[in-house]
Order: sequence, then structure tokens, then C-alpha cells
Amino acid sequence: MTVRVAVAGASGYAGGELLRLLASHPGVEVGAVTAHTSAGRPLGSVQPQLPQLADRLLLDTSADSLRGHDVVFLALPHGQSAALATELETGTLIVDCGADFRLRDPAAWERFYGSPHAGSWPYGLPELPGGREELKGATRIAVPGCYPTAVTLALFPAYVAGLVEPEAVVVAASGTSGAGRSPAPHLLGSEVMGSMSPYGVGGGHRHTPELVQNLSLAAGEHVTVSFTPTLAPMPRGILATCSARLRPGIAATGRDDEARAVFGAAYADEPFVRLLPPGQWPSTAAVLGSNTVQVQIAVDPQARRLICVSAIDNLTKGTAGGAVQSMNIALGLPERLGLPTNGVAP
Ligand SMILES: NC(=O)C1=CN([C@@H]2O[C@H](COP(=O)(O)OP(=O)(O)OC[C@H]3O[C@@H](n4cnc5c(N)ncnc54)[C@H](OP(=O)(O)O)[C@@H]3O)[C@@H](O)[C@H]2O)C=CC1
Ligand SMILES: CC(=O)N[C@@H](CCC(=O)OP(=O)(O)O)C(=O)O
Repeated sequence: MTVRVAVAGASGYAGGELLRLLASHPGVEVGAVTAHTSAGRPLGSVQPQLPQLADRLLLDTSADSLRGHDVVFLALPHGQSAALATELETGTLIVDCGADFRLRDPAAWERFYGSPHAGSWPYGLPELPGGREELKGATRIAVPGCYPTAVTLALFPAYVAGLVEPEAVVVAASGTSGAGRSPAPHLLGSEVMGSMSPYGVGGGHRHTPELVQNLSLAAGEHVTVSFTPTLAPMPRGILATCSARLRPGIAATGRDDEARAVFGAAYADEPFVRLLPPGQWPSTAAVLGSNTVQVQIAVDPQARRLICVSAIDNLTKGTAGGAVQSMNIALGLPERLGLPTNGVAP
């Protein structure tokens, strides 16, 4: 079976990464590639890293150009997906890399995004409890935000197992590609190089409600999350350092046997999550260009907190890789098809 796919937003970072993966996916044929201001240009002029597709012409992003495909990936700014989705065939699998359909709580959406809630779609994080079942046969998929992918996979087994209290503190550093290709002044090389700085501090980042949603689902009760994102001087990668207080009765001897057993069991059969051996810590360099998530944990006996650290490539597992993994599951293809697990080093 060859699946014909279209990519909307093909001139952006997420679109480029989708096309990198799809161009070498053995079950896929790339159809329309669409853009906005770059429409009319050859793809190779904006994505020179994709020689196989260099001569493809970027079309305008419209229902007309996207119709007639088995799968449509949307890698567009927030708020652009809902209208397009209603104009496409109901049987088409639409995989939205944007935020529009991630949140289930309309009030949380309106508070953080300031527009009417479009609804919610099956959530493209297969590793979550029930995640794969939700995606099998789906025709609409909401790909998680990149920080929520990293943080949820760092922490959720601890909540499922009841190891920690329903509160988490997260500090995560992201490469600049997380902000997309638009040249905002704070993303200029001269501002970012040699410097790190937080943003969205104090519960203001729009991924906070998504983190609360995911961890509350795992815990079976409301989890509060104090989330501080940080911009790091690198093009790709997220390193998320997360912690939560151990529940009374959970040993905090400085050994992490109980937590390690929980995480080991949770991730034993996960093709893209690697719990590192004791003493080895995640690094963004090690997951560059791969769909792998590195996870490591430790117990801090003085603070009685479980520390969970993860690293992802924000454009691969954090966006396009997660999107392709979810597509594979929805279509009944082998989950790993077309997805690299090896990184690029050094
Ligand atoms: N970057 C990341 O790490 C992640 C991104 N995402 C999501 O993926 C989506 C795309 O992000 P990203 O690739 O980073 O962004 P970019 O800014 O790099 O790309 C945006 C794309 O959308 C197109 N576009 C811009 N405005 C419009 C419009 N009004 N109508 C139609 N198309 C438009 C652009 O076309 P043109 O260039 O031709 O103007 C470009 O192809 C976003 O929703 C983002 O949230 C999700 C997870 C992580
Ligand atoms: C460094 C940086 O700016 N990162 C982006 C998150 C990128 C991402 O995954 O977010 P969406 O898919 O929700 O856009 C931000 O903080 O808004």
C-alpha cells in the first residue's frame, strides 16, 4: 500500500522536517506541498536540504490544493487548521501539527490562546495510557506541542504509578527552531548566541494547560504544573528537567530502585523511548534528527523529590516524527516505519 500525502506549511521548519521523514518513508508518496508567502517558488529554494523534492512547486495553501490525498499534514500557524479541515474529505486523515485541537477544555484554550475553541482531536502521543487505541483508525490527529512531548514522557509513568504528589516543577530549554521560521527580534542570532533566557515565566506559557491535561490524565486527579521554558542558543533540541515531591510512603533513600522499576516497565516495549542506564544523562546532541526520547531519573533524598530529565529533537519526536508515528498507527502501518531512532553525532 502506498499512501499519498500532502504537506501544508511545507516552507516552514515543521513542514521541512515532515518532508525529510516522508521522502524516505517506504509507505508514502509525497503529493502536494503548499505554502503561504513562498507559494510559487520551488521547494528547493526554501528547503535546500531536501534534494529529492527540490523541483516541486509550492502551491497556495487551500482546500483545492490539498484535496485528493489519503493524508494531509498541517504545519501552519495556530488558528489556520480548523477552517481547512472542514473543507477536506471526511475520510482523509488530517494530522495537525498546530495547537488548535490539542486541548479538551474550552476554557483553558480560550484563556491561553484567546480565541474560540475549535474542538479536540485524538492526541498524537501514543506512549500515553490508551494513546495507541485512540489513534488506531483515527481520521483526525492533534500532534502535541514539543515541550508537552518532552515533559509528559519524562514524568507520566511516575503519576500512573502514584509515586509522586500531584504537582510538578518543570524547567525546559528549547532550541530556537521551536519558535518557527518567522524572524522575531528576540530570535536573531545576535540576541540568542552565547545567552540563555526564560520566557512565559509564572504560568503564562500556552503549553502549561497541555501539560496539566496530560499529567492529570496519567494521575487520575488534577496535577498542577509550574512550567518555565528557556530559549537555548542551539537550532534544535529540548532538554526538560522535571521534578515532583514523592508521596508519603515512597522510599527516598537516594537509591532510585522503585522509580527505576516503574519507568523500566513503562518503557520496556516503547520503540522510541530510551530509559538510560544509571548515571547517564539525556543530551540534546544524542537525539538530534532522531525520533528517540532519552529519559533519566533520580531520587533526591534531601528534597524528597523525584527528578526526571528528558531530551528530544523538537522537530522530530517533538513535531514531525511524532506526527508520522501517529499516522503509522492510524493507518495500521508498522509504527516505526520511516522513523529514525539513531541520532547524528557529534
Ligand atoms: N517548530 C517546532 O518545534 C514545532 C512546531 N509545531 C507547530 O507546527 C506549526 C508550524 O510551525 P513551524 O514550522 O515552526 O512554523 P514556521 O513559521 O517555520 O512555518 C509556518 C508555515 O506556515 C505557512 N504560513 C504562514 N502563515 C500562513 C497563513 N496565514 N496561511 C497559510 N499558511 C501560512 C508558512 O508559509 P510561508 O513561509 O510560505 O509564508 C510556513 O510554511 C505550528 O502550528 C507550530 O505550532 C509543533 C511542534 C513543534
Ligand atoms: C522556542 C519556542 O519559542 N518554542 C515554542 C514552542 C514550540 C511548539 O511546540 O509549540 P507549538 O506547536 O505549540 O507551536 C514556544 O515557546 O511557543
